Amino acid sequence: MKNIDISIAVVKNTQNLFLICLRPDHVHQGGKWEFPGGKIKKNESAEQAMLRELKEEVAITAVDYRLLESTFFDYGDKQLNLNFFLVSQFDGEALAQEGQRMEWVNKAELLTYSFPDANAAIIKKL
Ligand SMILES: Nc1nc2c([nH]c(=O)n2[C@@H]2O[C@H](COP(=O)(O)OP(=O)(O)OP(=O)(O)O)[C@@H](O)[C@H]2O)c(=O)[nH]1
Ligand SMILES: [Mg+2]
Repeated sequence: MKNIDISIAVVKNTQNLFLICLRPDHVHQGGKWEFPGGKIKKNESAEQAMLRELKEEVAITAVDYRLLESTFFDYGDKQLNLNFFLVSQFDGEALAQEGQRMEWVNKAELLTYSFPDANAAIIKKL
């Protein structure tokens, strides 16, 4: 099976809070918390996908950001290439666009939420 390319935005606001959303039950890794993101489309760069997904899912525009890590993860049912970006400045107010639960949490709180296994390494480094 071909690996799926993913871009993910770890958004941190000026109060050092991170933006997380709850994945619906019926999707891959459903019921877990996530950073906004999704699949990279054909003819799109990892950066372009991150910018698009942020707008689509939480209605913000990343202004200042950098690639934190690109990593491979095998879930057994899916093999992913994940590109994690840290967004340190953005325009707009975050609003859940897909009816998903959304929260701003600090680093200590972040560690108490359940995330997909592919996120463990990156969360430790934040
Ligand atoms: N968005 C997001 N996806 C993650 C994270 N960690 C992680 O393993 N994933 C996995 O990466 C993939 C991202 O897919 P997604 O479901 O967000 O994709 P998408 O927004 O394009 O959704 P769609 O397929 O409904 O259009 C899923 O397989 C998901 O389980 C994360 O922190 N955020
Ligand atoms: Mg998504």
